Amino acid sequence: MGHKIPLDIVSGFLGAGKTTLILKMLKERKGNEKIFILENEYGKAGIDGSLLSGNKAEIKEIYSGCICCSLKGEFTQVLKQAISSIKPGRILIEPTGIGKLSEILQIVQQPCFHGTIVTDHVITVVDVHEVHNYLKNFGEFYKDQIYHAKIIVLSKTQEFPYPKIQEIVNLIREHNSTAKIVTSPWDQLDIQEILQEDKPYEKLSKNEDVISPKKLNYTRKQPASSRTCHHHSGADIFDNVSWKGLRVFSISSLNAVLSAVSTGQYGKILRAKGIVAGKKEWIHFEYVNGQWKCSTTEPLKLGQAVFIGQNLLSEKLLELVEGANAKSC
Ligand SMILES: Nc1nc2c(ncn2[C@@H]2O[C@H](COP(=O)(O)OP(=O)(O)OP(=O)(O)O)[C@@H](O)[C@H]2O)c(=O)[nH]1
Repeated sequence: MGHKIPLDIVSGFLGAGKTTLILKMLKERKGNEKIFILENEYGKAGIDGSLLSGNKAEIKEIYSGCICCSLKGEFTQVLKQAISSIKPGRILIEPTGIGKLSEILQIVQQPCFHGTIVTDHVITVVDVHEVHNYLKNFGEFYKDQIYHAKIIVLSKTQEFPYPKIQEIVNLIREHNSTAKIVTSPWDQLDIQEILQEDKPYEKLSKNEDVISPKKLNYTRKQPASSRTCHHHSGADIFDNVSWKGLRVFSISSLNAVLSAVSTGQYGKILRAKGIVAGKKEWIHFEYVNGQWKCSTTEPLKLGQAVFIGQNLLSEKLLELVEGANAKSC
């Protein structure tokens, strides 16, 4: 690789598990190279940046709809600046879930980066529970993310029956016949096993989870949407509502908010996440398609949350999060 900086991309749809995988990569990495992480968040809350901080990495967040044409300039500038001022040993990009992987690849492979960056791992995280749903409803983004990946890591396979995983692998193979597909639960896997690309068609030792594309007779067709950029971004299709405030939540008041959100009366909310003040400790919540979990976390100066979906009723949603008597900024 000479003196070029290796660059990894961890893409994947909303709530797939990108940040979780990046945290694993940071924790289990060997060596002490300086890492620069570029986070592209949809919505104004920098939740992922907060979660990733404290891992000896420099983090920069770009808030936007997605890394699309309009953002190309800002993204390029941020990368150039990081290369010259931080001089990282490795760069890691987490695009927004509603971005196209092809667009990120176009940006990092521009001639201006030929001398400084080399693309290393191109990963897409795929939530096994949502493959059918997202292929059907958000195919334009979803297929692009799958098609351009070199490594596809299935997430949330822990309680998923093996035949169903196999079915999902076959479905993915229709859109990418060559990527390595990792199906073992992450907690049982060493990160090096996930990142190792040298033998893409070999069965992983712990699971029969890589299918040889030769056995399947698929032609690898490039999705029409990925050939050119149509200036059509996820931001046109999805809405987001961001909240910042000082409301103090109890676990039950937070559950009440998320439960109300899951009914659909505030719009179709696919993803929400936040770090909010709790009665004793701060609470971090993660909501993906009607399911959520909460844990305690480090305090922030201000609570923040973001809701992503379609046809969101912003004002009603903000009222719900603020609560009747809560103060917020
Ligand atoms: N059980 C299980 N949960 C997972 C796994 N991976 C991620 N999660 C959970 O899924 C939720 C979303 O994970 P994130 O890592 O924040 O997903 P993301 O892709 O970064 O999401 P965005 O912020 O929408 O881009 C969190 O609650 C994670 O703990 C997995 O392999 N198994």
